[in-house]
Order: sequence, then structure tokens, then C-alpha cells
Amino acid sequence: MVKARKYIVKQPFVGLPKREDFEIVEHQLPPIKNGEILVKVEWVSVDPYMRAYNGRFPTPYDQFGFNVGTVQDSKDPRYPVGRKVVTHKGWCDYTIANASSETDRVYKLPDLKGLNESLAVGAVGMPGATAYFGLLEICKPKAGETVVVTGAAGAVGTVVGQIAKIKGCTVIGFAGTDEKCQWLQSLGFDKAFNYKTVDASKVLKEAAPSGIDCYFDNVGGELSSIIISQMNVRGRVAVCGSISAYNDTSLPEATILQTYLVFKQLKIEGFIVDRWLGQWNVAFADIIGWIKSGKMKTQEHVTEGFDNIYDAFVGMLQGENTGKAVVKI
Ligand SMILES: NC(=O)C1=CN([C@@H]2O[C@H](COP(=O)(O)OP(=O)(O)OC[C@H]3O[C@@H](n4cnc5c(N)ncnc54)[C@H](OP(=O)(O)O)[C@@H]3O)[C@@H](O)[C@H]2O)C=CC1
Ligand SMILES: CCCCCCCCC/C=C/C=O
Repeated sequence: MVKARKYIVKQPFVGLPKREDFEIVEHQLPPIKNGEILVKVEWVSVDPYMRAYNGRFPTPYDQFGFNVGTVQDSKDPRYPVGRKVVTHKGWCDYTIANASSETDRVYKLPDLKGLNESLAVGAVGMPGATAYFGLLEICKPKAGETVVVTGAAGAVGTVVGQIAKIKGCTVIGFAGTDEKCQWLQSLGFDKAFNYKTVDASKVLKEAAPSGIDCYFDNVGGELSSIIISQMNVRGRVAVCGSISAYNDTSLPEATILQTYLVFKQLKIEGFIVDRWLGQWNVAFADIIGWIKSGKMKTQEHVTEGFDNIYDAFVGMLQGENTGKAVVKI
């Protein structure tokens, strides 16, 4: 019998999630059954969808999310003891998972070719796949076009901007601090602006005088409306998320966009990365190749310790992370 710990969400979040919305539960894991594996978790991911999906599940529920760990006991020959795995069992230190369960989402750690295993919840995980497919399949950027990405210094945004550069585009990012913006320019972004201090409409007119062709929208809100209002004819918008409103308790006011959508003939499409679940490995192989060849850089904001996962989560929602927010267990 293994003693395990996990986070349970006790009650619906109101505004920014509170520490008392969670409870850390210690429990004995039962012996594994046929088809199951016992996993010792080493890396836990904290992501915005943990906030965004909260209202969809009745409480209490185990906090879901991707993690990386090692199989300690196995009754599934596909996942022998010692095998590194990714699961969607969330914020826990030990867990039992079933690779045949859709919700457990077990898969073998990709061959990271020596890169940090934590990347499997970041650039070589769900956020990397989000950037890859959202940009390449929805925005379909062409060399020479101008791509704008918001949430640019985060897990998804950094990968979006760097893929767009690899594809020969001019890339403009928006992020929440001057330091993040400087870092983005060191990654090769052509321009990066602090959305909290600039006049977004003005800086965009200067940075993209010929207009914007593709917009990868991570944040929603008025910033997105401003960006969309400056798009070129037949521009493409990939709506990935709207983190500017996840903690809102009432609907935000929004600028009417229909005029731009019609007269600029824009294509605007929301997506969930699961749409390409069967092809995530294609994204991972390309991203690993780009990182290994030096064309793409990754950065992680690492929090240490199981007891600090809540702080890492709320810190990420408030912009403390540059790059991917992860927790080392
Ligand atoms: N559709 C899909 O399948 C998926 C969607 N997503 C979405 O992608 C987006 C980015 O996720 P991810 O890269 O993991 O997270 P990040 O690593 O970007 O972390 C979240 C960031 O959001 C920014 N932020 C917080 N509040 C605001 C605000 N009011 N306005 C603008 N930015 C804000 C902060 O950066 P800053 O300092 O710049 O404010 C913070 O660092 C989210 O909207 C998420 O929900 C993610 C994965 C899959
Ligand atoms: C409990 C739902 C599992 C979802 C798996 C991961 C998909 C992330 C989609 C993110 C959307 C917005 O942030």
C-alpha cells in the first residue's frame, strides 16, 4: 500500500481561486488492478484551463492536469516498471492510472533527446501542441506575413512566436512586463509590447504599418479587439483562450467587431488542442528538433514542492511566470 497526496477542489472558484477552495488529502492507494500502473509523479503542470474549466465540473473533484512521472508498479505490459509517462491525473505525488481510460490520458514520455523531462508538460506537451496546431492549422501563416500573439511570454505564446519566426513571419508579441518583452525580443520576436503600459492601437500602427495577417489570441478582452481591428483583408484569428476574463464574475464589455469581420473578410476560429490529439507526436517531433537545433528556446518557471502547487497556480494566473509554469514534486 502506498500513501499518496492529492489536491481536491472543494468548491467552485469565485474570482481568483483561493487556497481554501482546495484541500490536500492524504490517502492510501489500493493495490493496482489489471491494466493499471502506479506512478510516482515528478513534475506537475499548472495551467489556465484549470481555472477556465472549473465551472464545468461539480465539486468536489480531484484537480486534473498533466504530470510527468515514473511507473513504480505495473499491471499493463505496455508500461513496465521504470517507464517514464505523462498522465492527466493532476496535482498528486503518487497516482494509479489506466492507459485505457480517456480521462487518465496516459502516454509514454516522448523521446526528448536529452532535454528536460519537465518539457513534456510544456513545449513538448499540451501547450506546445496548442501553439503548433493553433498557429499552423488555423492561422496558416505564410512567410513575410505579420503575426501577433498575446500572452506571448507564456507557455503557449513563446512557442507560437518562435514557430512564426521559423516560418519566416514578422512577429509582434504582447506581454505583461517590460522584462518579459525584452526576453521575447531576445528570442527573436521583432517587437514586444507591455500591454499594461502601452497604447496598443498606436504601437501596432507603428510596428505593423501594413496591417496584421494572423492573430493568435490567448487573452481575449479589449486588447484582442484592438488587434483584430487592425487586421488585413482575409486575416486569420486563432482563438486559443481568454485569460483576461477567467477570473471575472460578470461578462466583460466588448467592442463590436462585426464591422471588421465583414469588411476585412476575417476568419476567426476557436479551437481546443484535443482536436489534433492523434497528431501531437508530429508537433513534438518538430518542436524537439527546433529546440535541439537552437531555433527554439524554452524557459520554465519552476516552483519546488508539492505543498506549493496552489501558489504556483495562482502565481501563473497573475503573470508571475516567464515561460512555462511547472512544479517539481
Ligand atoms: N484552446 C486550447 O486548447 C488551449 C488553450 N490554452 C489557453 O492559452 C492561453 C495561454 O495559456 P498558457 O500559455 O498555458 O499560460 P501562460 O503560461 O501564458 O500563463 C498565463 C499568462 O496569462 C497572462 N495573463 C494573466 N492575466 C492576464 C490578463 N488580464 N490579460 C492578459 N494576459 C494575462 C499572464 O502573463 P502576462 O504577464 O503577460 O499578463 C500569465 O503569465 C490561456 O488562455 C489558456 O487558457 C492553453 C492550452 C490549450
Ligand atoms: C478536463 C478536461 C481535459 C482537457 C485536456 C486538455 C485540453 C486543454 C484545453 C485548454 C483550454 C483552455 O485553456
